[in-house]
Amino acid sequence: MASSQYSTSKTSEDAILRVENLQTAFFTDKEVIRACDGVSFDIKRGETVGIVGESGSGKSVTARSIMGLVDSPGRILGGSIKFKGEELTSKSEKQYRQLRGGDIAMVFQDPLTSLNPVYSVGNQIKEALKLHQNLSGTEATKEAISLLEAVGIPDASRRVKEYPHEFSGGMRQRAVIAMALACDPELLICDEPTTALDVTIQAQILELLDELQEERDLAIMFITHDMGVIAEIADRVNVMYAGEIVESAPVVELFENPRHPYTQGLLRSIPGSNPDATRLETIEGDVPTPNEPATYCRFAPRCPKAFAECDKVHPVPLSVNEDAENHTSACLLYPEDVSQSEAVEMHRNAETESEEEL
Ligand SMILES: Nc1ncnc2c1ncn2[C@@H]1O[C@H](COP(=O)(O)OP(=O)(O)OP(=O)(O)O)[C@@H](O)[C@H]1O
Ligand code: NI
Repeated sequence: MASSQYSTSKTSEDAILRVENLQTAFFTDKEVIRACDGVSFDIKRGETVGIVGESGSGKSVTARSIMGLVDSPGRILGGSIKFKGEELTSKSEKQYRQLRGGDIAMVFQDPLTSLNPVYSVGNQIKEALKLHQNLSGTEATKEAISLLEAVGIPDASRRVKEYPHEFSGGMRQRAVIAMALACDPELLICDEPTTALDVTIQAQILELLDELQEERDLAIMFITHDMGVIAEIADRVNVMYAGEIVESAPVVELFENPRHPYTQGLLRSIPGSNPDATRLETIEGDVPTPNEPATYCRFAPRCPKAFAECDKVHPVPLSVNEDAENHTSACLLYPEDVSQSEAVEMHRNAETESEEEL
């Protein structure tokens, strides 16, 4: 069967980051946790790629794998991470340090993890400017002030001398973004940067990221469990479940026509998405911890559409139909334009082919 027209080996030339079949696992005393289990996606210059999924689905581990920040007992078992064509997984810690906070910068949920309480905000930005742009003295001070202004911190020339505890939560996160920009990165990885902030401040930070992206042609990877935030910020969305990307599509397409039953469930659980519902609809059950390579669909136990084969065949990301260039779903119901048994066969074959490659 010609399954190639549905296959998903993406070949976009302009990808700044390309993650292929990433496998990251934690070897604890009790069990092996396959936190990232065959994750593949691209990010292009100037593009915001959202990664969404429930707690424990592997979003942060994906980000930390890219940043070279997977600590023991974790390890990257396989796959490839290429940044501007260069393989990252084989880099030494020293090379990684150069990259982090240089070409790739990261913003975390809690700004205090990135800010040192004993140094003024300005000094921390200046340190980054010295390391990555070779600026010092009054030149660096001027640039630090202009970065604080760029991220919308009022009265920047005064605040540059203040300490992190003198900033509000929203202002702190802006300062962290200014610090990230001091490295003049090409890729910014944001892991739930607005989760701890109230809704108004959150909206302002999202807007700020949008502006900065436009000005600097930044590629952004944005992690959140909030579908509303994804709708605001992402150009393209990858939905993660139990260590795998189960659906990937441009944002409008994902919201208008979600195909994977998990994505459909996530969208139904947005407050206000279903005005007739008297209570918040959520998907029942929890994300399972992936301990073994999947030989079946990990979502099947919670899936309202599961059928017998879902327990026997591992679905891989395939185009949802022949015309869908940019929309994949790892679900045996797809491609939707072939018979169900053909679709199951395509997933079975794709899985065997990828095993042969290994
Ligand atoms: N240091 C670690 N040691 C052991 N297991 C870990 C470690 N870090 C992450 N994990 C496991 O890896 C899996 C994925 O975790 P991850 O933090 O990527 O989830 P997430 O999608 O970012 O969730 P959240 O929305 O809660 O941040 C989880 O089962 C988690 O328990
Ligand atoms: Ni996380």
